[in-house]
Amino acid sequence: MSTEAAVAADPTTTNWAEARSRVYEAGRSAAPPPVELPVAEVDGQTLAEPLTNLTDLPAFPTSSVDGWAVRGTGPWRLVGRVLAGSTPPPLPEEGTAVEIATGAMLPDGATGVLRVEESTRTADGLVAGTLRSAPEWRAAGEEAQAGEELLPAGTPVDPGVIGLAASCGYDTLRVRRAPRAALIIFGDELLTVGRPGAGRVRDSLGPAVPAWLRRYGCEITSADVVGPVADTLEAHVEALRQGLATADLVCTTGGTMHGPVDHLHPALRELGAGYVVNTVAVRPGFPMLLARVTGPDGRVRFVAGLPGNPQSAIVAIVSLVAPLLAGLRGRVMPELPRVTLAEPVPGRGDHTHLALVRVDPATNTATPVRHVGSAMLRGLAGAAGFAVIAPGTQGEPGDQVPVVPLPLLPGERPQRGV
Ligand SMILES: Nc1nc2c(c(=O)[nH]1)N[C@H]1C(S)=C(S)[C@@H](COP(=O)(O)OP(=O)(O)OC[C@H]3O[C@@H](n4cnc5c(N)ncnc54)[C@H](O)[C@@H]3O)O[C@H]1N2
Ligand code: MOO
Repeated sequence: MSTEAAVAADPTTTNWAEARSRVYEAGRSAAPPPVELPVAEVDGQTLAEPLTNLTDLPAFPTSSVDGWAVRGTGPWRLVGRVLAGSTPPPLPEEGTAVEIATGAMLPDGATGVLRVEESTRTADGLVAGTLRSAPEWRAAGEEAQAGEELLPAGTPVDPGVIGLAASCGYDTLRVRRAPRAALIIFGDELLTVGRPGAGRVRDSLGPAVPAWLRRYGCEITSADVVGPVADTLEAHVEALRQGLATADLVCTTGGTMHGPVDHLHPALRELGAGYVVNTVAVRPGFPMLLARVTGPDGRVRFVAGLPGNPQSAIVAIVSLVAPLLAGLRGRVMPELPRVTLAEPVPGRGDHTHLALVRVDPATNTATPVRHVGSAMLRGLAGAAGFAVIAPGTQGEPGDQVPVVPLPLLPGERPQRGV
């Protein structure tokens, strides 16, 4: 890796809101180029360009019922049948009709469609009945006109978007692909199996962080998770170098402080990394950082240093990693919904306090949860997100405050009333 900028010796702590927007901009300016993928393979990616309608939709006038396409007034003489999937000949003259299926193209000259169940046949085989006043066919371009922009660039692709793109006739879409992530666990004291005890704690971040990263749209497999890495500078540098070789984002856990075996900062210096943010005025999670490394190919990669205390690591994910990924994926900065506090939440002086809360969806009220020490995960496992208590303030019942939601899926964490 080439040296981009010297790692500052004296970290300058960044305000939490400023840190979010700075990492988002860093991600946006380093967003990898779009790729073109088959339309069935883009779920979860992001549109790199607007979804523009390729033809009128529907592309031709289409019967919306099974029945008879008729010309003029009845009764009508049958001259054929039109099934979906073909181009019919025109209806030749007044008083003629063709049998037509739902979805079939309306023949030129048709002035109406009569539902089969609202028709009768006369003794001499003519079709009779009364047309409804509302048309029983869909006009070409009724849903969208050719060239119309249906969705803007930056739209997250979900199954609804995939279906719409396919119906427009797209075979492939240009998307911003999911960033590739890697995770490096620092800390010799960590156990990766079995029960904690005798001075050793279980590594809770190795299993949990990749799952959170996937929720934010990263690609990360078990092979991308490395550690615990030995507490030496050489081992740290080597692990980071390997991660950066393939990943757009390498997350590390632990070692963000300056203790005797905290090697993250010296390792970043050795790799020629430049800080985007180095410590954030937020509690918990203060020592979090984001650094940028430019590879020999000119491509920018990021290192997110998540503090070792497990809840603090998740605070760093929601504070730095989530906005960075939104930028890298060409999406808008995630907006923070607002909730009403049901109980007081203390401030943390000149730091932003991210306070774990559960949220009652019926009333949109947030209640702080218990067991929220930075080394604990019990509170987090029952919370919907973090209420944001601004520096120099404290939360009072009734206050409206922003909340940083955890990326939970529908049905997860059913929120009990407060
Ligand atoms: N002198 C000071 N010491 C500390 C300060 C400070 O301001 N001055 N800040 C504290 C804060 S805040 C945090 S957060 C931690 C951050 O420390 P590190 O990022 O250097 O993390 P470690 O020291 O490696 O570990 C801290 C703690 O977390 C446990 N840990 C680490 N990794 C994992 C994991 N994967 N799974 C579960 N638990 C993990 C580790 O055993 C330690 O108990 O520094 C404070 N110190
Ligand atoms: O902020 Mo530390 O992250 O208090 O545990």
